[in-house]
Amino acid sequence: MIRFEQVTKRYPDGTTAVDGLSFEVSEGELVTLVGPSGCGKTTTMMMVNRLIEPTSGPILVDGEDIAAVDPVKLRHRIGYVIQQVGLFPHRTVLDNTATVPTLVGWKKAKAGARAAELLDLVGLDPKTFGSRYPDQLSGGQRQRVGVARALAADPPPAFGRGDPQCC
Ligand SMILES: Nc1ncnc2c1ncn2[C@@H]1O[C@H](COP(=O)(O)OP(=O)(O)OP(=O)(O)O)[C@@H](O)[C@H]1O
Repeated sequence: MIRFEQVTKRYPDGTTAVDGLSFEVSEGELVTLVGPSGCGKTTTMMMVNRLIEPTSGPILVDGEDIAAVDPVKLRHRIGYVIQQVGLFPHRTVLDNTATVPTLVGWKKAKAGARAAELLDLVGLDPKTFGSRYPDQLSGGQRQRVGVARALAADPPPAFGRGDPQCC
């Protein structure tokens, strides 16, 4: 049995990913966690085997508060499949998106402006997300950065070769 009691997770930058979540899953029960991108599903799952620690609220597995259980022993009992992505982990979201245009010779400012446009297009406000690193995003948000980066590889004619302000 897995039980969340008013569990909250706040990341160091102040983002509240999970806010007072309570639920219970019985042994043998099959449960799907559904919700929009960035609503806290992965954070919730990662807290179950202590890959992420909650800010408050106990999580019980078979009646035992997992805060008191050795993480390695806990992970022998609970499996977790990680979402994979191909972003550069040491570069910000904006830099990840601007990488391709920069590589083909765009001026940094122009590449950054285009990257910001594309982030906006995929629903990630560049002011909020541009300076974050991939490990500060949800899986779906990382996928969207991947889409923005892919779009950046094929600049529209207005920004392409022949544009005097381009390179
Ligand atoms: N390390 C972090 N620092 C700051 N904010 C973070 C961090 N990790 C995740 N977040 C934010 O916490 C929120 C919840 O993220 P989470 O990964 O749990 O969402 P999700 O529901 O799994 O999303 P998706 O369906 O897109 O994978 C998002 O707004 C995300 O940007």
